[in-house]
Amino acid sequence: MPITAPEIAVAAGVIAGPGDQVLLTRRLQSAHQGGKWEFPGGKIEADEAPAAALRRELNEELGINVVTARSLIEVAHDYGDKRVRLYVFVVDAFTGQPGGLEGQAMQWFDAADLTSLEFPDANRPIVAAYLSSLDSAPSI
Ligand SMILES: Nc1nc2c([nH]c(=O)n2[C@H]2C[C@H](O)[C@@H](COP(=O)(O)OP(=O)(O)OP(=O)(O)O)O2)c(=O)[nH]1
Ligand SMILES: [Mg+2]
Repeated sequence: MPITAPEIAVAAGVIAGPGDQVLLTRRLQSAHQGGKWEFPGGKIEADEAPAAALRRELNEELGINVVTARSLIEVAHDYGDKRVRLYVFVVDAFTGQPGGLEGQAMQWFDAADLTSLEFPDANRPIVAAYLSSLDSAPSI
């Protein structure tokens, strides 16, 4: 019988700034999917709601406090060595000055650049969902 690895639940945020910009961090080289860009976030703890995990992770990794977030998409992906389920939110407002508190690189990108950056494979539907949400609700 094939052995299936347990699914890891993850919360991640598409952090939206002015002018359709998005804040990304680069996964540490030593991490799973190391060296790739990511939407900041991390593993959901036992008995923790996805939105609560998002708030905690963005505070731990970037030092920001989420003010408003909306659910964008839920993505399940099997990397072979790991199975993940990403609960992805758009963070429209936050307080604090973001910084890479865990030594990770951090950069604001134009939303239009998202299609050409190197992300983990699970992120393809996330990028598509975010870009189409911009089309349907243009920022003012
Ligand atoms: N944060 C984040 N994780 C992603 C993305 N895409 C993707 O496949 N993942 C995967 C990579 C990892 O296997 C998992 C997230 O784990 P993580 O390393 O961020 O977890 P964490 O912050 O809690 O870190 P740690 O305590 O394990 O060091 O989800 C993404 O855009 N953002
Ligand atoms: Mg993380």
